[in-house]
Amino acid sequence: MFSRVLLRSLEKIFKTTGCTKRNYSPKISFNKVTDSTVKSLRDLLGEKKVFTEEAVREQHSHDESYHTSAMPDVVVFPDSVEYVSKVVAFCNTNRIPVVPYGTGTGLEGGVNAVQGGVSINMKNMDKVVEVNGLDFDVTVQPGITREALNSYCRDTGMWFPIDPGADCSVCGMCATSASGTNAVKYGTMRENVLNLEVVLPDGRIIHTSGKGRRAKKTSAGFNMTNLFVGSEGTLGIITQATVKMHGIPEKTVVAYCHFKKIEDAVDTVIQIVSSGIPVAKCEFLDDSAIKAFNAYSDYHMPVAHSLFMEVHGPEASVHHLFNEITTLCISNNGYGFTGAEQAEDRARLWKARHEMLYAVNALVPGSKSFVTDVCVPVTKLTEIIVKTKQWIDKANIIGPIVGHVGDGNFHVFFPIKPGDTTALNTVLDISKQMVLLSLALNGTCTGEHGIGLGKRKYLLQEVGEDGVSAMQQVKQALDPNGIMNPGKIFY
Ligand SMILES: Cc1cc2c(cc1C)N(C[C@H](O)[C@H](O)[C@H](O)COP(=O)(O)OP(=O)(O)OC[C@H]1O[C@@H](n3cnc4c(N)ncnc43)[C@H](O)[C@@H]1O)c1[nH]c(=O)[nH]c(=O)c1N2
Ligand SMILES: CC(C)CC(=O)C(=O)O
Ligand SMILES: [Mn+2]
Repeated sequence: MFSRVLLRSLEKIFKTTGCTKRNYSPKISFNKVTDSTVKSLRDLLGEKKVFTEEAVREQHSHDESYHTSAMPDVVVFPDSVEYVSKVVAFCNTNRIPVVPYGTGTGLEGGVNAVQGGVSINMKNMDKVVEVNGLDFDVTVQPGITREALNSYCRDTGMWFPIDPGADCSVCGMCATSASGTNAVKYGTMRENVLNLEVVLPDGRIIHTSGKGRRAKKTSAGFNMTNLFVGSEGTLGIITQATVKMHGIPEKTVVAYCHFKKIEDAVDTVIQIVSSGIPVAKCEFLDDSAIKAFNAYSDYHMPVAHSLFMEVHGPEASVHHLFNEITTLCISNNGYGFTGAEQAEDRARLWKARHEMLYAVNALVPGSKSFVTDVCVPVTKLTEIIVKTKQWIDKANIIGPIVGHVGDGNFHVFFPIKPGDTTALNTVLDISKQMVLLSLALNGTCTGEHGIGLGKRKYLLQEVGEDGVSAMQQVKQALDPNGIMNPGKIFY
């Protein structure tokens, strides 16, 4: 039920934005990008930073997801926050959509320019601004990739552990609240960002924790940093991030193990996590995923449900943790327990894991995978994974299951050939059932890929009408003209 006050404020928003209670989307009409717009952008940025060529616009029309491409009218490559600010302020005055672009590896259509407009590619802003080794933090420009950051910092003994498989931009990761295989120990972007520089839709430049601040904790006002983490380019452009770094572990060991029954594999994870064993990575691959993994990366593992795990720490504690994990796997009927300490063996295994998208696509030549991304409290994992496997089997469709199960997060990869609407409809139906079950188990419709285009229909169910309307009020307050990445998160 709406409170009277909230209802009044909602009515006010609906009136000023043209939304209805059921459709929160402001009915905004944008201005077209004309030759004169392009000339103004060239006057602001210089000739060589503004592109209207079809090939460039096409490259910025999509990410790695299944969503339909949508080209921006123009793509710009600023090299300073001042330029970003000028472009955004210009677009705001002229009611032109702005779509931030990191490296385009997102999985929910975040960079697709569904209303056209200006795509702002951050790749020319890719410097490390400041390294504070003793404090374990760094400040970077938006376009630096996570691998480039880690190469830069290797000699300092620090690393940035958040590792979505792709080599994406650090501020793209902020924008989607990315995570990946190390989140079970190190957290997601939400726990690892200390400060952000953001260009607001009217061109103002703010620092979410205050300029230059990098304290590990603060109680100073609203958590503006985490308002922008996960905002998917809808509230402003992140032009700098100060992130936490971590010490490179003294010792790292990986282990994998196989199971005949899914329940045994997932129950093992629940026991590992609930007994407080600090695993750094805890990944599940079902039998179908292992088949793709073996074929693509030249492994010869038994085609069985498997856990890939990694532990970090001082030598003695790593061996102790390794023994505890072995015992739990074996007590749950795990077999073929194998450990590896050599850096190249570990790197090969995780590279192959990160390439699962391409491994699954290779199972069906010419296909592109539709991927799902739900996350539940870890104790609910067995129920949802077992059910998901049943739905996939019943539909008689290829759908390898892979997950960051230590966090309760997992994906299904459905390779679909272009134009196969029957398969797409089946997959959409399974994806919907997964989301509904995840929500029923107190989980979320997206653990790490974001709402983008594909999950908009589920946001209302996840956070409720009041929750969405509060988000919409924040959006309205910061971006009253709705120029920032229109059509994303909200309808
Ligand atoms: C093979 C593979 C494997 C994975 C993944 C992808 C691929 C291809 N991902 C997804 C992806 O890597 C992740 O979403 C990244 O955070 C996207 O970063 P990009 O720089 O590519 O952002 P991209 O350019 O795709 O943009 C993503 C969104 O952020 C916005 N944005 C980008 N830069 C911005 C900025 N500076 N300011 C404001 N908004 C900005 C965009 O507008 C868009 O809405 C993933 N993810 C994950 O969490 N866990 C995983 O395990 C994986 N695994
Ligand atoms: C679902 C995938 C395409 C990407 C991902 O998140 C993963 O491999 O963990
Ligand atoms: Mn993932």
